[in-house]
Amino acid sequence: MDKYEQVRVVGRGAFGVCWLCRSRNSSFNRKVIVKLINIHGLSEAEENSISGEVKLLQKVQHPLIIGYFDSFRFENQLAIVMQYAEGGTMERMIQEQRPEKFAEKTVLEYFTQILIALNHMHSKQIVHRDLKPQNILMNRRKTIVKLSDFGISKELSTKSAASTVIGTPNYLSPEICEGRSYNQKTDMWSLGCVFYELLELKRAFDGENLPSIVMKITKGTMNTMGEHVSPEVQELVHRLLQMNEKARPDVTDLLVNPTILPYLISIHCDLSRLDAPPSDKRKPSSSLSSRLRTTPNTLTMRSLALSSTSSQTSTIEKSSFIVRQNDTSKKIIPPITITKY
Ligand SMILES: Nc1ncnc2c1ncn2[C@@H]1O[C@H](COP(=O)(O)OP(=O)(O)OP(=O)(O)O)[C@@H](O)[C@H]1O
Repeated sequence: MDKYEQVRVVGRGAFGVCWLCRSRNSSFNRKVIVKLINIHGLSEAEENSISGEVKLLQKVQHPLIIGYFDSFRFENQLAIVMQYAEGGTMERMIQEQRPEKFAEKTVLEYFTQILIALNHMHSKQIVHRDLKPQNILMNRRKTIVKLSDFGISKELSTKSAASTVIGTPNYLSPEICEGRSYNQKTDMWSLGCVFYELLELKRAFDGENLPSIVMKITKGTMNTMGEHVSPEVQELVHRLLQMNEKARPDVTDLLVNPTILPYLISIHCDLSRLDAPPSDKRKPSSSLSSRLRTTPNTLTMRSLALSSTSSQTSTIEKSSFIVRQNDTSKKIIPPITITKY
């Protein structure tokens, strides 16, 4: 822990406490989050398994996924060092937005960003297993999402001393409630719950206590959606929240959906600028800057260049569907490729 100066506690979860720290080694005293997890009672094999998850995440570099830098033992605790998301959680952003709903296009921009991040991980056969607004972090301006906790919280929930602590059940899928195994389609259910919550600012499945919430999930009794949500978007939510996981779309099905595709292309264009030569990076295109001027709440990826901490790739992985952008403005933007995996 000598490498980090502890500044303040930013939050507590079921398994530990998150400290905002300054890295003493970096020339900029870079701010990072150090999550300290009590590993009391864990066998060496279990501890190695959790460290293994973190090592796997250290290899993932994506602008929409929290970067993991290091992990080590510190006084009976496992310390996980990760990127600091200054905007806090999506859960808090939703609370602060109430009672005025987000514009549908704002929700679709957030939703598509989450899809792109999930696509990156699912294409590497990594499932999140605990997708919920608390695990979706935001940049300072709340324009960019950063998914965190891939695999880690579930790894902990089965192995750590805190395994009796039950996290929020509202995003659990029917198959998990029924004790069946987890797969990528289970993330899609949780994604449907997050989508609903962004649109309605309340949870899709709610109740007074754990059994009543589980009952609603297993019966598929979700809260209704208001008329402010367009029929196309309502249909997408219903497709994600299908009881039969096989009938749910996967990430690649959604990325080529006509409602989502324009958002995918726009976000991809913004991501592409990260790979542009330095002189171009400093000069946002007029369309982007005018969007920023006229609609301050419009989400763009422009500030990625400022917020990303490492060289990031903008490739939206792989393909059997290949979507090419017909761009007449002579900008060189790599084709978006999406794999059906
Ligand atoms: N990378 C980060 N950047 C900024 N704040 C963070 C970061 N990671 C966690 N936090 C803050 O710390 C809080 C606790 O995070 P933690 O991951 O320990 O638990 P959780 O995800 O809220 O719940 P659970 O323990 O069920 O996974 C979060 O709610 C968030 O406010």
